[in-house]
Formats: sequence, C-alpha cells, structure tokens
Amino acid sequence: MPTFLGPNQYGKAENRVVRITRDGATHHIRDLNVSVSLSGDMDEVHYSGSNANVLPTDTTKNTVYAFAKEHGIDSPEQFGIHLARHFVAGQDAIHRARIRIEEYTWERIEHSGEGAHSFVRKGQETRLTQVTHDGSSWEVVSGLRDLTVMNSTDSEFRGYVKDKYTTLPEAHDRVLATDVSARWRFRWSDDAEDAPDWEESYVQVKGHLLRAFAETYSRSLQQTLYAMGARIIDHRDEIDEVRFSLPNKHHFLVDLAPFGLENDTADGAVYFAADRPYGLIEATVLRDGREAKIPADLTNL
Ligand SMILES: O=c1[nH]c(=O)c2[nH]c(=O)[nH]c2[nH]1
Repeated sequence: MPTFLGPNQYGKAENRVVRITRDGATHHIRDLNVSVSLSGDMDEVHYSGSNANVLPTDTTKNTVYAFAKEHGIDSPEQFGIHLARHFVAGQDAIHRARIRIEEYTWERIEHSGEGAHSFVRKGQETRLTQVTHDGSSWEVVSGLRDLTVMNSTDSEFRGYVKDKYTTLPEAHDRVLATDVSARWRFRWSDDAEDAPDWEESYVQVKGHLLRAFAETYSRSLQQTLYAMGARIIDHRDEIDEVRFSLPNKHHFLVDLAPFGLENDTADGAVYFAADRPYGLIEATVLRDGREAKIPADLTNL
C-alpha cells in the first residue's frame, strides 16, 4: 500500500450540557462544553469502512448527558475522569480517551424575592480541563482563559536591547494588562493515588495567580509570568507544571501636547488601549526535576 493511516481520533465535540441540582429552593448550575476524542483500533474504519470497532459519536454525546444526570458534575475534572474511564474500560477497541471541558460559571443574583434560582453569567474567565486516559495512566491538565487583569502602576520596561530600528521609549511607570491564558498539569497520574480536590485546587490556583500578578513589581511581563507560575508551584503541591500565554495589552500614552495638555503618568494619564499588534509572552514554569509536557501552543489544548 502506498499510503498508511497516521494518528487519528474521533468523538463528539462541544456537547453543551447544563446540569441543575436542586437543594430545596436553592438551585445550583454546572454549565459545560464537553468534547470527547477516542482512539484505538480504528484502522479498518478508515481503510475498508468497517464500523465494527466504532462506537458512534452520537453514543458518546448521549453518554455525556446520561452521566450528567446519573452521576452529577462535582467538578469538570471529575466528570472528565469518569467519562474517560467509561470509554476506555467499556470498549476493547478504544485504548485512549481525551475529554476536554470548558466551564462557564454563573453567579447567583442576590434579591429579596423567593427562592435561589436566578443567575447571571459571570463575565470573567472560562475554566478548562483536559483529561487523557489510556487504561492505566492519567494526565489532567486544567486551566483558564480570558482572565483579564491590569496593574495601573508598579510596572516598567527599560534597559532592553536597542538597535537601529528601536523607537520604543523606556517606560518607568506603565500600565500592565493581559488576558491570562494558563494551563497547569497535575502530578496525579495513577488511579491508586488519591486524586486532588479539584474544586479547591482551581480556586487556590487562580487566587495565587492573581495575587502574584498584583504583588509583583514588574520589570517585564516575562518576569510577572514567571512569578505567577512559581507562586502556583510553590503553594500547590499537586501541580508540577504551569504554562502561560500572555498577550501584552499595550496602553500607550496619548500625545496631548497639541492641545496644550501634559499627559504624564505621575498625576494620572490618558492612554490609548491598542488591541493589535500585541506582544505575546509565553513560557512554562516547572517544578524542579519535572519535564514540560503541556504543548507550547495553548491553542492546541
Ligand atoms: O513586558 C514587556 N516585555 C517585552 O519583551 C516587551 N517588548 C516591548 O516592546 N514591550 C515589552 N514589554
């Protein structure tokens, strides 16, 4: 045969599942986007069209909804683990399952009426997880995207390389803003070990990331990135690796001199918030002795 089949996977992408739990008049929402990718003995479906090993993608979709009802959704990670285990353990031909989940969070609307069943979608970050299972080992990489943060001072950028094309003035006091996209890999990889408390872990990791952003006097976004990753690794024993992709959301001082106005950071200034181009700062922070496994390009995860 002049050709042969390379890596392949299949499944149902972007199953939108909303699970309401009732606790008397108080309701709880979990709102997920779940993508299932399966791989294994799938040569024949590609070569000859035999579907003998193919669990339909439609069935994988149904499984997501049935599991949400039967088992509930304690955390995106736990839900992903449950699904991955089911597909690999339940089908001889399926050797590996990868479950990707995005979670959209809802905040309770405080009001003086009856019941606790009104929510407003939180505009902040999207929580993410990816669970991969091959029948024996696990990889859980969680994270977030679109967590927009800004420091209105305590940031500078100077002392950089200058060549004949450099025009950027040194900044002694600038705005530092970014949309944080981060992924962190858990050490847990074996059913036999105790799994982390996924909910607690997420809240704590996000808190450390934000506090490191706020508390680091920044000489560059690179330095701030490292401080955020190092703080997570230092405080969260369950995590071995953190990867960031941080667009530098540039805020340029507007030239108001033509209008006889000084525009100086020292007494509060007016900025032009540019949307593109943007600096893009990406790096991984690792626990000593560990290897980088999260893909360099987070759009692939
Ligand atoms: O924090 C920064 N890092 C850079 O590498 C860089 N380059 C640049 O033009 N501005 C900035 N800011």
